[in-house]
Amino acid sequence: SSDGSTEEKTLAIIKPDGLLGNYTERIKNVIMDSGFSILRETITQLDEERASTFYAEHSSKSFFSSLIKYMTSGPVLVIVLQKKNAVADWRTVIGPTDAVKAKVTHPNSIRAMCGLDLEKNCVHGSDSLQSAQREISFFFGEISSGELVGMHDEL
Ligand SMILES: Nc1ncnc2c1ncn2[C@@H]1O[C@@H]2COP(=O)(O)O[C@H]2[C@H]1O
Repeated sequence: SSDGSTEEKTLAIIKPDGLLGNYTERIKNVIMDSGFSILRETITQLDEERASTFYAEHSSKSFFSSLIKYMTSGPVLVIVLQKKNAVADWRTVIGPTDAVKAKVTHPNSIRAMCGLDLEKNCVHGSDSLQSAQREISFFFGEISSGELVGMHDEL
């Protein structure tokens, strides 16, 4: 866990509905306005195997097959964010999992802006520092601690 005083990295994903709905620019504006640095980004199309590995912790849930179908329905934009307290702060910025509830309780959150429902919630955020490290290596391998390469892969 974090006391908010050290630099952290976290993984953001703009999910297929977010990318297709042209929310990328608006989401990046929120990222910048909230004080995050973008360390890496890449667009990728997940296949069933990679999506299932990424979401392995949900494999026994009733919504798993639907989640995998959703996350493989189109390309996703995967972003490594850095700032102090990045993991918790990014989850605050994106809002609650259920975008329908987010529109009521967190109207300024990203999921309120572009999410549709409990499943199609537009964006991902790592739920802990440990998850962030696993998820970042899943997409990018190891990133050296001092690295800040900017937006070279931008759409
Ligand atoms: N009860 C649910 N029904 C359908 N999809 C869900 C449910 N709970 C979580 N999800 C989806 O599973 C995803 C797990 O990662 P996220 O929290 O980023 O976003 C979640 C939703 O997209």
